[in-house]
Amino acid sequence: MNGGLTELPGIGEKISSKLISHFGSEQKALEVLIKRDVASLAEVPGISEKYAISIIHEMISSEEGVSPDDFLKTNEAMNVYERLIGLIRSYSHTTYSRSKLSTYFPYPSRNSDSIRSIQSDIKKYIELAQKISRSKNDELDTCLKRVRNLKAPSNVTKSRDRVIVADNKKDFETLKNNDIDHYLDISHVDNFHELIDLARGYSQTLVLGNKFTANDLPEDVSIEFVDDAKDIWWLVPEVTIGFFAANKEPVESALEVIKLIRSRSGFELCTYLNDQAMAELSGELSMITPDGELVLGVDQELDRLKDILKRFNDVLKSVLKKANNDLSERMEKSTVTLKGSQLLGMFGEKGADSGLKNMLEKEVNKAYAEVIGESKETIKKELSLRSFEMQHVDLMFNDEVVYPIEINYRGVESFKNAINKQLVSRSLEMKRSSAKKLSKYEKTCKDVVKDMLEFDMYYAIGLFSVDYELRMPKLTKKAGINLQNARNIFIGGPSAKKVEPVNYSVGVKNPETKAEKVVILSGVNSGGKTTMLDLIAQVTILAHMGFPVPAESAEIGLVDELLYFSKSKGTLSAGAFETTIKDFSTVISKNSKVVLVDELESITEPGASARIIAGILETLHDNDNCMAVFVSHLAEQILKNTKYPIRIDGIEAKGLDANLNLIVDRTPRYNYLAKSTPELIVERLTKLSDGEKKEFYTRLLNKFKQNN
Ligand SMILES: Nc1ncnc2c1ncn2[C@@H]1O[C@H](COP(=O)(O)OP(=O)(O)OP(=O)(O)O)[C@@H](O)[C@H]1O
Repeated sequence: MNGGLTELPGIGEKISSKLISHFGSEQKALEVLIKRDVASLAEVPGISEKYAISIIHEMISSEEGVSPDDFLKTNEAMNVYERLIGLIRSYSHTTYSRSKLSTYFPYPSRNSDSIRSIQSDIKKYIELAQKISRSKNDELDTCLKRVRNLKAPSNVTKSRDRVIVADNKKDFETLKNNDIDHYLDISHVDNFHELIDLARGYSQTLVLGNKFTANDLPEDVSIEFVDDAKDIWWLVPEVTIGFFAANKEPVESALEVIKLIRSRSGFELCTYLNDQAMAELSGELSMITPDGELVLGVDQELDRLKDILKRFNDVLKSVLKKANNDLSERMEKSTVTLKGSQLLGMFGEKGADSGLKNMLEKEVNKAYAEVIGESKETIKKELSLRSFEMQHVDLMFNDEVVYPIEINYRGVESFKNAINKQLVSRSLEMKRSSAKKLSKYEKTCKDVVKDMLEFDMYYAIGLFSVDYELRMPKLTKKAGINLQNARNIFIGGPSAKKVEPVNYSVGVKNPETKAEKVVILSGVNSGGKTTMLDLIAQVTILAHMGFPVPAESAEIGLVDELLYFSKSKGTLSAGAFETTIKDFSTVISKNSKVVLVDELESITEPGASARIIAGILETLHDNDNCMAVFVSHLAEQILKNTKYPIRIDGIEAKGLDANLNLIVDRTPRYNYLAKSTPELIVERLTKLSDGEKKEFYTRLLNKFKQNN
């Protein structure tokens, strides 16, 4: 696919601009389409899942020249396909898989290569699903459910502590184009004073370029110069970490799935990621929080600095309270003993006040200094401060005695700033180290998630296949089927032991038949004729999708079309009858086909129906590569209207049980016209009655026998 979006089928200007604005670029939108990622497409506002599926179908149609209705020629055929896909989709754990499964549909025989290639893709997943033991609420299911397409971080918290300044326009533009301003302030400065003014507003300033490196820096700013090109993880590690933080859950879950699958089955999954790399990536991911911060415990120094800022106000408050109490307690307890000379000194030349005041001041100062000293020690201990950090603590307390003790808030501010500066620089250092390790896994993570989503799709097919005991059919070139121990998927649910397995063969030679390809299936009411048609439709559709089928063994001839006509409800009006006959005209095409028709007779009166059915059967018989099963109660009348060797098979009731329920053998008997239910009921009434009644029932029963 070389062209742009609008060159794709079904994508006009309007949809194209919607896709570009949603995915961020035309290239990204194209990637979604190439991946056939219906789920992502359906997230675009205004595009429903159904519409997304049809867009992908159109793409497949232009690439491979096929679309679902090439094969599924009637509503009923489409209906069976949709029910099957619905069932398979229910085994998905992810929206991606659920939606993408709808891009699989049956291919006509000319695409037999695609069918066979899908078969071989699927086989190993069926084996895997068979091998893997799963319990209810399995960890594997839980993890798979958490894998989803990776997203750009949405609610990034912009750091107000750091700024990146470019000393030239080019670098500034590069920063802007990389959306660095989502994470940090960015700026462009022309002169040194401007830079210093700006730097004073931040804990850390990074300057791109060497225009100002020769200038002397004032002490109150922290500036780092970078004069050569640096990777994004170094400049703004938040960008790299942000991506992993936003996608922590899907990536960690994908890794967990790989681990579980590898340990339970040895299945080769994401072979480009070995156990060691996986452990390193898991380890690095476990060190970041979903908001892009480093978790506690990664670095003791970082934790210490964070803890100081978190607990400082409370510690200071309690220290101050204690200091005031201590000071007042000490003063309460203190007694001043004056010597006589001191007492007399009060009356000396220097005056009374100064001597006593000096002495008292000395006493109070001593107590104050002790209390403040203890307070500082407590702060140091409580917050694990380093000695050099104590210079700021010293500034928080006045040297002059004031009671109650007062805090110097400028000292507090300078303490907090100093700690914050250390925190910013330490955190940057640690984030760079984490971002460096993570950045080398960015592509791997994208691949792992993409592959796990794809895995979920194949795995869903595998699980479906195991639950319904499906097997890969043998594909042949001529229309026809041969089913052994086949079970209709729509009755009884997964592994339904209630469903009686059936054998049936049309168009394929076996000891009992001559490979007749056009047959009438007769049988008792509720014998299972419709169920048989549904089963043939299921098997035909699944086989043409390259999927396994519900039969212990199956041989299926690839054809171009499936035409399935379900039973019409009652006699049709003249108009509806005309439409139905027109619908049937599709059988005349020379394409190879499977045609399934359920009780067409109810569209009009029996005589006319038998003639019409006979005509249709003859047309189908004339097509060399066509197989047809017509369910009908009018087998005899139909045969009277044609000379063609149409085979009649029958689903036979072996009898009635005590409650008048049919005992049915669900496998059709070849070349056998099955008795109808009314006959069986009359037979039973005959057996159970006597006298005049028995005579009456016998007369009715004989009427059936005469017709035979
Ligand atoms: N192989 C089977 N195993 C178990 N149940 C079956 C099987 N085949 C059919 N049934 C059940 O028998 C019932 C009747 O089946 P179905 O409708 O296919 O009969 P029918 O011959 O088409 O009847 P009618 O002539 O009235 O249309 C359904 O409930 C179906 O689920």
